[in-house]
Amino acid sequence: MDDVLLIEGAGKLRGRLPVLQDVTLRAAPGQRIALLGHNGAGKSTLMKAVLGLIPLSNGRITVGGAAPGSTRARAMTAYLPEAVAFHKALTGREQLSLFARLAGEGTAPVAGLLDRVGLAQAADRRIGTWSKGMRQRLGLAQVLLGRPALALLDEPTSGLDPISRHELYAIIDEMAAQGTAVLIASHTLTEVEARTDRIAILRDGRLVADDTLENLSLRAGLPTRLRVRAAADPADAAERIAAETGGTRVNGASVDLLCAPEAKMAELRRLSAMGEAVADIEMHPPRLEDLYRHYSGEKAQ
Ligand SMILES: Nc1ncnc2c1ncn2[C@@H]1O[C@H](COP(=O)(O)OP(=O)(O)OP(=O)(O)O)[C@@H](O)[C@H]1O
Repeated sequence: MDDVLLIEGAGKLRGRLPVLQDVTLRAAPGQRIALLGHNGAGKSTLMKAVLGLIPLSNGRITVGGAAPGSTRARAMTAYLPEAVAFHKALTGREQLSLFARLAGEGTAPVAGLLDRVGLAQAADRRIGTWSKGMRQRLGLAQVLLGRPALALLDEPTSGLDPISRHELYAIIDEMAAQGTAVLIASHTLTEVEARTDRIAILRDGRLVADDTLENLSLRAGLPTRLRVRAAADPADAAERIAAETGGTRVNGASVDLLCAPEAKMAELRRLSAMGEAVADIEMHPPRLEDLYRHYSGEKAQ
């Protein structure tokens, strides 16, 4: 299928400082892509370039084949900024109705959208009285207006409680299922780990990773941690396991082992050959946080 978003060799200079360098990234309909990177890595700059708010110094971006900022591209793109600002004096319903009319949608979908983002009860109160999370939800309702082909979400869950975060990702999943390509800039790795199809990592303006979590994991070759719980009997079981495997004793009765992906099965066979001295084995594959550190070059805390 044709890509909704095509970024090719994008570069941006701020004065003499390159804040984006040779960034190439594609998004197909229905794909959810996490855009990760340290503060100042260039995530917002890239989003602004896709919106046509800032020009690139090099390279090219198209949205559905159209230039960023063009009427066609704007009609296809929705944006949720990190800090959403609305008219405080308007009610939620009035504000969303205004956006709907501006988008040429008419106000028919407004009530349904307010309900969808959990704002039906608050809809007729002034936005000035709303919490940050409620304003964030209204921002999401605005994104849903007009079923965009591309949605750019900048830190969409900042300020949301855990239940609201979960609901927000459920809405993102629905959007993607209906064919919207979604680019999510985030610092919350545990969330995007489970809820996106691809992970793109920017480091100092360069794209240092862009793949599925599985492929990034394979390529990084980071170790899986095996936590081996020793049986209570014999009393020296943990000691024997540690001696046999070269692992580290933890919590008295357990042993931690780090093994490379290619050594994992051999290690499991060796442990099972130790018979009843081994009571249980937990496997902890590398998480996005480990991969993020690997690719972004950041040190462990
Ligand atoms: N208006 C501006 N004028 C000059 N430099 C800017 C401007 N906006 C951003 N920059 C610089 O561009 C670089 C990238 O910033 P950007 O906001 O894109 O990073 P980010 O990855 O979104 O960071 P964060 O996670 O903190 O939001 C930074 O070095 C920043 O200082």
